Amino acid sequence: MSVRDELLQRFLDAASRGDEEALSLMLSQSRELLDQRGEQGWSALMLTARNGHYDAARVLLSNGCDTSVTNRSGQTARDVALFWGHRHIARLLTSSPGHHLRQLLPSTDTEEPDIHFNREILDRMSDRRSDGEWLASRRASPETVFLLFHALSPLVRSGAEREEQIKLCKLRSAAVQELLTSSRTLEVFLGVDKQQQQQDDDDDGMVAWFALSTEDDPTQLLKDKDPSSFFLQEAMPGLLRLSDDDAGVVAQARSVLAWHSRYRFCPTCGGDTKVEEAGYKRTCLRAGCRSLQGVHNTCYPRVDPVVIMLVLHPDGKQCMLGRKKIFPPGMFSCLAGFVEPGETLEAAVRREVQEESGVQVGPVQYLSSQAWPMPSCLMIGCHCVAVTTDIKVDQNEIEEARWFTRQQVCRNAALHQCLSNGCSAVNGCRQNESPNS
Ligand SMILES: NC(=O)C1=CN([C@@H]2O[C@H](COP(=O)(O)OP(=O)(O)OC[C@H]3O[C@@H](n4cnc5c(N)ncnc54)[C@H](OP(=O)(O)O)[C@@H]3O)[C@@H](O)[C@H]2O)C=CC1
Ligand SMILES: [Mg+2]
Ligand SMILES: [Mg+2]
Ligand SMILES: [Mg+2]
Ligand SMILES: [Zn+2]
Repeated sequence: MSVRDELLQRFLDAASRGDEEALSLMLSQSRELLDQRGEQGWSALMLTARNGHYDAARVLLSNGCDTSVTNRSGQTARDVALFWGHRHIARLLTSSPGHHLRQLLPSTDTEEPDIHFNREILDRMSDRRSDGEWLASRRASPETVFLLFHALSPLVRSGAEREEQIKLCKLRSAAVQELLTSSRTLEVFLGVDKQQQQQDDDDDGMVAWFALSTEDDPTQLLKDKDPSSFFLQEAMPGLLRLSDDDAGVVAQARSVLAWHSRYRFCPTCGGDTKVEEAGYKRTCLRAGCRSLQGVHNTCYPRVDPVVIMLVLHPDGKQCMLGRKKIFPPGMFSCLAGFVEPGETLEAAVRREVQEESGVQVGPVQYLSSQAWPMPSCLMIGCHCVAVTTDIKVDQNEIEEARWFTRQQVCRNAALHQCLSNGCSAVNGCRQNESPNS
């Protein structure tokens, strides 16, 4: 018997007697033993299934062994387990492909991350959206904050602390009187300052925030207002230069305004619409329109769910990142894609990874989400584990995708940090800091 055959025989014997320790040790030295079959055509998994060794079967599964391998009679390990009455092992092997890889997923016991666009400094107070009298009193209050937008770009000025940082211009009632009465202005009530609300729960003392979107000539507007202010040109990476507090408010305002700019007419009949609920509803003006009866989501601001996923290699030591053609040179990110109608988040993750990289995904786990107001996406962050590892990219969507080790990812993150500290090119810097990088 060759040394190789002898090794395999020892491995299969260990599986037959359910010796987990020996199986783990031998696999750490020679991984290719995992799915090999002996002279009788039986794999180690089949032998654990035959003899009812549940824990030993788990050891093999956690090492990524293939549950679809069959013996000479065409039986899988699951068939063997069922035949010999080991239903608990059959159940273990019934799980979806790669189910055993679940243990590679990180613990979900983590805090909600305080990431860009996610901070909520306002209480949206949706119950006040149809209270005309209260809204009028807030509009007139000298404390009220108005944010001005033109073509979805907020009015900002350079931040005092860091050159690349910008701040939202917070205008007061006196400065926006003309805009408030203009037919070329769209108003959205954003909410009231939460911090201030805690100190003073008197309704009249609440500091309300509104977004005003104007179609007026921006050059003329800027002349009249603070001359150091400007409308932010490019949403990306421009919006990443806002502080976390400002970014959260802009995520809300920009998404709602983007919906108004794209849904001016009734999506059901094409008729004119009127704005209601302080900017949170557009109602069709055509009598008898179907959108006026029952639940019609088209009347309310839309959100597009997008899954964004870190694909873990089944070896637990690498992850997949890809780059789109439009990314700046050297930038790689998690794969992402729109959730399609009638699809779960898990299915969307599996489909998008398969479409973009050709890799098949087993277990999927939700991590956290992020508002992404370009124009109105909800990024749904997931971890998932691949059950195949060969990458074949779809060149239409992705330029390149690769497996990266933990060290490579950490080294690049450190490099980005270093670039952003010493770099005066704001765009490059912020791209390096972006959540995509
Ligand atoms: N790493 C990433 O990729 C990140 C992505 N995002 C955001 O996530 C969003 C989705 O990611 P992306 O990779 O582009 O998505 P997909 O992988 O789903 O590919 C998007 C393309 O598919 C088509 N498409 C299919 N369904 C839709 C739909 N419902 N809405 C819009 N386009 C659709 C469009 O093609 P066509 O243009 O030919 O019509 C679009 O360009 C993007 O808007 C992006 O801003 C945010 C952060 C990181
Ligand atoms: Mg895609
Ligand atoms: Mg994509
Ligand atoms: Mg897609
Ligand atoms: Zn209609």
